[in-house]
Amino acid sequence: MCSTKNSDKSEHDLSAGEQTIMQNKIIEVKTVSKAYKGATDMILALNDIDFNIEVGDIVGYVGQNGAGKSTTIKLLLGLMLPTNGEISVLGNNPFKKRIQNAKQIGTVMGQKSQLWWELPLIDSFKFLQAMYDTKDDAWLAQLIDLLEVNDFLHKPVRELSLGQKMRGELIAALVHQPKLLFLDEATLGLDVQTKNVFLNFLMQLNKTKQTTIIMTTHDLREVERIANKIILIDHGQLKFNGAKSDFIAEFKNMEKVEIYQSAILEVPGLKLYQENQDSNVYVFNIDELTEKQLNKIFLEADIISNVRYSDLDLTDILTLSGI
Ligand SMILES: Nc1ncnc2c1ncn2[C@@H]1O[C@H](COP(=O)(O)OP(=O)(O)OP(=O)(O)O)[C@@H](O)[C@H]1O
Repeated sequence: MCSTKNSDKSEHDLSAGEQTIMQNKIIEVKTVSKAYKGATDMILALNDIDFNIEVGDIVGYVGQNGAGKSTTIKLLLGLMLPTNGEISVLGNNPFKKRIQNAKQIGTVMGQKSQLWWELPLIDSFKFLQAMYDTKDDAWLAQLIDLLEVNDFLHKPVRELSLGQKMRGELIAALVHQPKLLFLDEATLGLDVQTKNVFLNFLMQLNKTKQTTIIMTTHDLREVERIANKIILIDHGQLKFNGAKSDFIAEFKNMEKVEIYQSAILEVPGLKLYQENQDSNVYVFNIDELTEKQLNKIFLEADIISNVRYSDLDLTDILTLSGI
């Protein structure tokens, strides 16, 4: 991650920011709080949070509505100052070096657009290339190809479907080959096929360019599919910060069983977790209740052919954690 310019300096000669990047930390958040002025009280959107993100991480930044996700992203982009604490992004204070950092950061915000509504999609890409002073047409052609936008490249943005537009937004965020990509609810409302194109592309980008990706989303299956790290925030407080595998490992003794009957089953050790129209889903700890014991109960109740066992996925784990 260090530039060739730095490589002939010893670590001793480097500034604190340059050393951070050399140690592979692309983001450092130390004891950060953010309070907003509400109508009557102060709203503590972030409460004393700490985390680091390393070069090449794909981070799922998850939490309920109002947890503090967008606030964090705005702080990392340098759009506002924290009330307390310190933030370093790409070795810089993001608020002080907003313009400098912007050259190495790409953003896709579900609610905001970087594209010119009236112009053909390609014109936005060309304009952004000029703005970032890059003439890498081969890279642009690669993005256009990988995100499959060739068919509507010359259509005005206002005529594009949501999925087409969002693929355009992703290219717009990447024309300058940023080291860091923020995706804030970028896949909201996309159909399954476009989501797949999007997620496959992000994994490839991360692999080939070591682009660090931070994504906030309500669709935890996306996080499960592509992230290596999870940061979980709840009411402004950090609840989990670590490898996705560790998060899932905490729940490795839990299993779920779906029973296709509307009546609720009362079995000690089985906890009702989800009520559906034609079935109910229960969770259980395999150290306390085995599938064999359960099968015996289901056989006696004559419902053995109506049950389906499976492991918990990330969505289940977060729901069960009360997040
Ligand atoms: N400009 C603001 N002024 C006052 N309060 C704000 C402001 N922006 C956010 N908040 C409050 O701060 C808290 C965190 O909001 P934030 O937008 O960061 O949450 P979020 O996790 O991104 O939520 P969502 O998933 O709904 O987008 C919420 O209570 C919100 O109402």
